[in-house]
Amino acid sequence: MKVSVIGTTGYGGVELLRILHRHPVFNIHSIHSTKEEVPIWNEYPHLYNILENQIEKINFDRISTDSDVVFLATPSGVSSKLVDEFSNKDIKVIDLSGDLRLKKPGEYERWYKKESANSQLIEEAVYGLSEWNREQIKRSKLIANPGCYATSALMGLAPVTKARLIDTESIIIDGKSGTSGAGKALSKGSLFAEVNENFKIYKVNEHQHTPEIEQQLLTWHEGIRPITFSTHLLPMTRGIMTTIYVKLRGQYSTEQILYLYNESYQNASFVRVRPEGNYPSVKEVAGSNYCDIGLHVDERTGRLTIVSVIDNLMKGAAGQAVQNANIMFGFEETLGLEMMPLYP
Ligand SMILES: NC(=O)C1=CN([C@@H]2O[C@H](COP(=O)(O)OP(=O)(O)OC[C@H]3O[C@@H](n4cnc5c(N)ncnc54)[C@H](OP(=O)(O)O)[C@@H]3O)[C@@H](O)[C@H]2O)C=CC1
Ligand SMILES: CC(=O)N[C@@H](CCC(=O)OP(=O)(O)O)C(=O)O
Repeated sequence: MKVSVIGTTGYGGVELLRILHRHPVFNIHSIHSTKEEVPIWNEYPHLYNILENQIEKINFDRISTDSDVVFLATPSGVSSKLVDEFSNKDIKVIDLSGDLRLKKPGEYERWYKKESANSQLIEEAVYGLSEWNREQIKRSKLIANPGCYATSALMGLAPVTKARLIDTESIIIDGKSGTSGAGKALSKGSLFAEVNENFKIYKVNEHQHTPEIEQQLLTWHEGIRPITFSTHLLPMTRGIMTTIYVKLRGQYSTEQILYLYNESYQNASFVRVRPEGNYPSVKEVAGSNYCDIGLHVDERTGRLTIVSVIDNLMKGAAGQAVQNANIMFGFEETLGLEMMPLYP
């Protein structure tokens, strides 16, 4: 089965190549960027003697005639234009950007401060939170792959939200990310001297994943009220840790909530719910598609603390995108994604 990747010179794109190179069914047919047509190892020397592919200019007709699926690892505002070009063609599209995620008119403009994609495409796009949307993903031709922070937060919140065990006004989400989450494009905030031995909060109360998280929570529980969501930049390359605080409606023990999480994720190969007293760290999922969750009920305050960790480039981007492609084509969801975390 043939695959094309647009945005190959970026971090999400090159992570797709790392996965697809070892995928048993998908073959990297063509890779694209707006840059010059050179072998991929010119851009990424670590691929020397591994991948022979040449970076090509984007040719929509050729990609859709030759390939079965195209991944768009392109910035928001760019993806929507590319999706438009593929919209009447016979090819499945998985977009890693935020362009097709927000359904409510006006939300994208408000949070991304850019012109929104065509409303018909937004309507058609299925939100690719793999574990919670498998049936819709299976029937879809167009996937809006979730944001990295949103994935981590939603995986952590889903079971207690769906079971309606939480006070709907009490959700606080505290996200921390490595710098690869910001992509490869040069920016002052990602410079070594800015990030090293530092820890910063950013986009306070205006992070673009806020409406994405709320939108999905509302599909699980219509009473959910606006969330508080903070994002921080950590001096590391990969990984997201999201710590979530919610007030419980009623008295539950850690053991009872863990039982609910284990039941909810019993068919989810990539979710590892940790036993009582054990909490995941970002390194324990690095380079893998796992989302690891630990939790504890504070019986003194009635609050539940949930810790959810992912690799932002894997479960937060390229890994989940390939998981969705597997689901769309009816393959085992884990195909090509069974790599162990890289440790230490
Ligand atoms: N990094 C992460 O952890 C995550 C990223 N995402 C999303 O995935 C997408 C890719 O992110 P990331 O890889 O980090 O970003 P990068 O900045 O690292 O890469 C972006 C890529 O897009 C390409 N590109 C830029 N402009 C255009 C254009 N006009 N036409 C075609 N291609 C273009 C660039 O290629 P070139 O300049 O060579 O043309 C580059 O390869 C973004 O939408 C991001 O928000 C989602 C979840 C997590
Ligand atoms: C560390 C860092 O800067 N992370 C990015 C992650 C968001 C992203 O990847 O963009 P989408 O909206 O397309 O999902 C950020 O906080 O904006």
